[in-house]
Amino acid sequence: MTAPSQPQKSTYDVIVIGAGIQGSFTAYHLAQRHQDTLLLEQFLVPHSRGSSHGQSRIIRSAYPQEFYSRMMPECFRLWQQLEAETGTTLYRQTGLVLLGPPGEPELEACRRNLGVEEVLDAAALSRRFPGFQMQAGQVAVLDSTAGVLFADRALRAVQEVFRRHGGTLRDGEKVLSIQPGATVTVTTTAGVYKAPRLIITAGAWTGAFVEQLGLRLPLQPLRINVCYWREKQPGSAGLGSVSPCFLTLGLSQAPHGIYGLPSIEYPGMMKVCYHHGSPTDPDKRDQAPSSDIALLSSFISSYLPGLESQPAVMETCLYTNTPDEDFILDRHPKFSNIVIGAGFSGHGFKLAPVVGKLLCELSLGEEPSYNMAHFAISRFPGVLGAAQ
Ligand SMILES: Cc1cc2nc3c(=O)[nH]c(=O)nc-3n(C[C@H](O)[C@H](O)[C@H](O)COP(=O)(O)OP(=O)(O)OC[C@H]3O[C@@H](n4cnc5c(N)ncnc54)[C@H](O)[C@@H]3O)c2cc1C
Ligand SMILES: O=C(O)[C@@H]1CCCCN1
Repeated sequence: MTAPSQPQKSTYDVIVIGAGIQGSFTAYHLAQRHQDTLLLEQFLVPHSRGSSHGQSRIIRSAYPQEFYSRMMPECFRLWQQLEAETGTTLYRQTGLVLLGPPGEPELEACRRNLGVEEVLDAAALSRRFPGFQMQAGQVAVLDSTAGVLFADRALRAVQEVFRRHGGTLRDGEKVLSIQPGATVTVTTTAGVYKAPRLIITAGAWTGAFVEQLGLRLPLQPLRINVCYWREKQPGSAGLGSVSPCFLTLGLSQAPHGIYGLPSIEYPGMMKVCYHHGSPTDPDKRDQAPSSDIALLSSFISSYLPGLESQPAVMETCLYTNTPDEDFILDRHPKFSNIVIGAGFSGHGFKLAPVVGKLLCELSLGEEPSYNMAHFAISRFPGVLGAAQ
């Protein structure tokens, strides 16, 4: 049955472009603060074409950079609040093992920021994580606060609360152009909208998208192979659904780090991936060469010998990397009512509750709750090079 047609509303307090976890959390904070908010998404939701899909993401307090570690207590609190608001479980505490050579600078910095004294040797680690074989000359540090966020479920929950607070999510509606000004005009495949404030959280599409606003941001989309590895003998590898996550730091054979999560998506399979991928165009991702399976296979054979040495299932996901792998959270240098959140460099999911809060504060012209120097566009020279 077709509902009687109503004239489509076209004016809002704020428009947010991109309904991944960052745009959705930004819209959530705006709606909770009584801003009439329109969240626009090019694909029908839910979808698996950006960076926020799939069932699992690591959440951890351990960061080498203190400015991320400082945000984590508030992130944990806000994730818990979202669980309470929606009556869903979004987090499973498993702990995270950080692994590397003794004295490795990032490992040491994580240990300092965690306030953990103890490093685990091979014997201590195998009691905690029986399926994992640390190699000679390595140590491990345990972040016991860490665990897994149920990603798809989390995205749905944020969008549900956004709508409950009166927010509008229009999906299947791609933004084609932006006309800056005191009132910003946004033209999509289905309509024209106006608002005094705009926030762009377009994931891997952001770099190309903001060129129309005279900005050339150093954002590199990467195609990531998400690999699932099957146990050789069911139940034998000590890799149940509550075994810890892990992340390597400073291993010469895997300079960007290898990470793993317990069996969640596929029973009897562990997710183990390389924290890097092939440069790609998000609309042509399957043309990018598939890399790093050999590197992962060799790692699995040594460190996780209970797993088969070829992935049983492979999916894809996108990173959007900045040169320093820190986020971009800032106002457009020329149009201060346009805010950009991008470059989450493969580690933004856990931080989305605070990222959303910061983008909301920037957009409303408030003093941000955290020091924003690390996220400023001005750290990259020459970004105002394009048109305009
Ligand atoms: C394999 C993998 C593993 C990861 N592991 C972790 C982890 O363990 N822990 C962690 O914290 N983080 C992790 N991350 C990173 C995290 O998932 C991302 O940082 C986060 O999902 C980025 O969200 P986003 O909203 O910026 O991007 P997206 O989810 O891609 O959202 C952007 C949205 O904008 C939409 N869009 C783009 N252009 C337009 C347009 N013109 N009009 C309308 N809509 C548009 C897109 O369709 C998309 O839905 C991982 C990422 C990947 C890929
Ligand atoms: O953000 C994280 O915690 C993980 C670390 C490993 C790579 C993927 N992202």
